[in-house]
Amino acid sequence: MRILTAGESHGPSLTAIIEGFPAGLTIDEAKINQALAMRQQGYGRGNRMKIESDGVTFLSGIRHGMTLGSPITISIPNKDYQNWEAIMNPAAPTEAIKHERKVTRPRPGHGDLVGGMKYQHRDLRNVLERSSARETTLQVAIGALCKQLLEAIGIQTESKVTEIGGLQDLDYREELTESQAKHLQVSSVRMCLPEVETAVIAKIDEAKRAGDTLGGAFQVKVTGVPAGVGSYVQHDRKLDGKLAGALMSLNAIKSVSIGLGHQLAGLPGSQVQDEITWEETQGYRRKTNHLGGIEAGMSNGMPILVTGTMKPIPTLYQPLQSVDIETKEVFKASVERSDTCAVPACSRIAEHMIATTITQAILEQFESDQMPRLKQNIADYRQYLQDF
Ligand SMILES: Cc1cc2nc3c(=O)[nH]c(=O)nc-3n(C[C@H](O)[C@H](O)[C@H](O)COP(=O)(O)O)c2cc1C
Ligand SMILES: C=C(O[C@@H]1CC(C(=O)O)=C[C@@H](OP(=O)(O)O)[C@H]1O)C(=O)O
Repeated sequence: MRILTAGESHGPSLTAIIEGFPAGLTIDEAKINQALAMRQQGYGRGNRMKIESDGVTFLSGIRHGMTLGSPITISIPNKDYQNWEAIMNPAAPTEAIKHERKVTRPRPGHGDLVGGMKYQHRDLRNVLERSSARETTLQVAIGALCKQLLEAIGIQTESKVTEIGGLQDLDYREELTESQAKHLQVSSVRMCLPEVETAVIAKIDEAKRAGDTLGGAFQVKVTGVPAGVGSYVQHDRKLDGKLAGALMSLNAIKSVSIGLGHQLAGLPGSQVQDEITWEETQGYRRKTNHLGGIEAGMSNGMPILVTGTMKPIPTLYQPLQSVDIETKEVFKASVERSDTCAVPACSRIAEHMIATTITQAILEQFESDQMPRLKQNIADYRQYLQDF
């Protein structure tokens, strides 16, 4: 399965093409839109999320709600485009934007300066529009499609925020507000403890008051992946490498780990390796799951546990020093709007990117043109593992 995404943050729309998705899966579009609505949630997000209300339009590859096996095109409009049309209209003559002030002041922690150098852009808007995390909307839409395929073959994904701005050991999952839930006709359940929520909100408010931002960490869990997905025989077939690569490509992610991750550095081997058991009903299992369900680049049948760390949002209301690329004058960057904390959104995006990566690995390994064959092959393989 190959994927391409396109679209500028304040351009007319976002587009993705997914090629190699099996035929014969009935798609629940409402579920995809629900995932998109959840990505927009999370305390600490800025005013952009009040403008957008993301929803997919399928332009190809799906007919009467069923995948055809042909390339799937997803389109998501940027509602904010109407406020940016003068600056972002792809068809407008250059005179129309000539009088707009160019972005010449690169923001620390963003791709503005290096992207400008690399592509020879002296208007850094040409960089920031595409390097923005707006693109992750598409990652969630693609992942939500993949999650429906995974569910059909007995694989589930979930995610939770584990840390925000130094508050550790959280089990924090924000859900839809009641009105959004009503709109989408789903139930609204708050899954975190009220005291955890209060502490998180207080921490984010404190950072916002100080003109600062927060990062954090999250964990993605995948259950039901049969043993043997991925391979040890070639570096680029290792499942842990693929998962880490996918998550590291997500904006603001600065570390990815599997299982106990960094904690493993301080533990003796006797407390780390997961001992092997066998039972007639369950087949092979591990007594523990310190290694997060992956050994030698292959799933081992245990839940796959991937943790990611998000850096604090780089744009600060408390200005940071930078240099104007036209005048070379030192200045302190000013901000119009930005998120204070986007860790809950990031956690959901990560879950969807992991779902996409697992789907790709499954489709590489099993017959994948059509759902009935894929389902049968996975079922046969699960039986084979049971009998091994
Ligand atoms: C969901 C999400 C929302 C984000 N929102 C903002 C934001 O409002 N302001 C900002 O400066 N950076 C934001 N970022 C982070 C930047 O996109 C990112 O740090 C930047 O593109 C540089 O990429 P890097 O951090 O991977 O090096 C966000 C990231 C994510 C995942
Ligand atoms: C648009 C989204 O996030 C944006 C990601 C982002 C960045 O620099 O990454 C900066 C902000 O954009 P804006 O300047 O338009 O407010 C966020 O709102 C989104 O998540 O859909």
